[in-house]
Amino acid sequence: MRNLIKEAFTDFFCEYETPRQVLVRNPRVGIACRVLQLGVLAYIIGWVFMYEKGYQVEDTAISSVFTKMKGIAYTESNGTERLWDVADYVFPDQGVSSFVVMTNFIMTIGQSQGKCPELADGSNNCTTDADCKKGEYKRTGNESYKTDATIQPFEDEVGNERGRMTGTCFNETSCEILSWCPVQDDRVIPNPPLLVAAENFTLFIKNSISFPEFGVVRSNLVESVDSSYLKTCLFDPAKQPLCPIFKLGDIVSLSGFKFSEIAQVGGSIGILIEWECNLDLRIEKCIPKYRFQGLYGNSSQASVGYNFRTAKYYTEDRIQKRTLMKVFGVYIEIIVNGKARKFDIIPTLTAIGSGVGIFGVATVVCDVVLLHLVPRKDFYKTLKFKSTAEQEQETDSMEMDQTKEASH
Ligand SMILES: Nc1ncnc2c1ncn2[C@@H]1O[C@H](COP(=O)(O)OP(=O)(O)OP(=O)(O)O)[C@@H](O)[C@H]1O
Repeated sequence: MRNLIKEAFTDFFCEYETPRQVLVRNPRVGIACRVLQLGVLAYIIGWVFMYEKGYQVEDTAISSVFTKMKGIAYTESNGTERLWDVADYVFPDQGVSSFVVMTNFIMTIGQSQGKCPELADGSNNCTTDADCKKGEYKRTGNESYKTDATIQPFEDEVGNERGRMTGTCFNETSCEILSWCPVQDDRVIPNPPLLVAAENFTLFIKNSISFPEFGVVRSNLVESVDSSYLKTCLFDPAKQPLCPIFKLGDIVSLSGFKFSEIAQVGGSIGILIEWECNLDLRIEKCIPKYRFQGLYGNSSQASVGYNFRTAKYYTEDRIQKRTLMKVFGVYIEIIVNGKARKFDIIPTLTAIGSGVGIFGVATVVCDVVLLHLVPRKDFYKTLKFKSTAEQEQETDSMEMDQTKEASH
């Protein structure tokens, strides 16, 4: 028993097994094998390490965006001159990452609560009072819907309805409604757009990103963007790609729209700020790239452009009044996409390990060619494999030879 343990112990520590290699001198198999190995090597170095950066770990950015518009527009309508500044044409005005720059509008001044006829636009026709059912409202003027008695008609606006019918047909033309009067007439959208000067408005974007895993914080006001540069620069994809001040006209044209068209009916544009940072390089090389994308606005769509209504309220002679605006504008959405990569030993070792594993594929393929496809496959098989049956026969014959020698 002791001897057995000693023997096993000695075998374990003093012996080493290694697979026997067969050196095959066959040009066809040799070339096929080297080409395969080179292919695998190219995949590991080119794809896994260089393209996919398999030696780095990745982190996604957390970001914040602030915006500020600047620019002045002048309008003259019905003999009234007016100057528009940023507080008038940006909605909302807090400098957030999605906002609207008004480029055109339909203004209805001095509305107050009262009774007045619906817009005689052909969809609200009536000939008798019976056509105007009291307490109902029209969605588009063609179909009538019952209102819930508990809901105030003005708070429950859907579609084009402007008020609650009083039951009177006004001058045999359109139903009388209880509404904000006079009702807004939005049948004609001003063309050319009223704020055509918006093309020269400028947008300042301040974007901060953070990669928490690497403890890195960056801003789009990179090292080369100082306060004097900010006062004069204007974004240009070729000449000034890092300037964070953009002309609205450039944003529209870079996103593939025509300013005169989008300004009249409105539209939507995405500004993409892309950060692709390799933190193994100098931090100054971690810079943003700006891209512009039209989000919709195809004129073949059923609903063209972008608009919304907003009102400013005031009191005149103790009567609450409002100025209603139907605003057409460029809806800007700023989207940030940030990724950073940095060297890490664990993905490096994993990539090397999997590379070595894939290297074995070349040997498997070459073995298949050598043992099954080449003309002398049987010869190579006898070289590569030593069968047990043969061994037993050989051992038997050796033993017989030894017995013969001993008897002589
Ligand atoms: N939309 C914009 N178009 C052009 N320049 C801008 C715009 N917004 C900001 N700037 C300029 O960028 C710089 C930094 O703006 P920031 O808002 O931080 O400072 P500010 O002094 O509060 O700006 P402001 O000039 O609005 O008072 C300033 O020189 C400012 O004039």
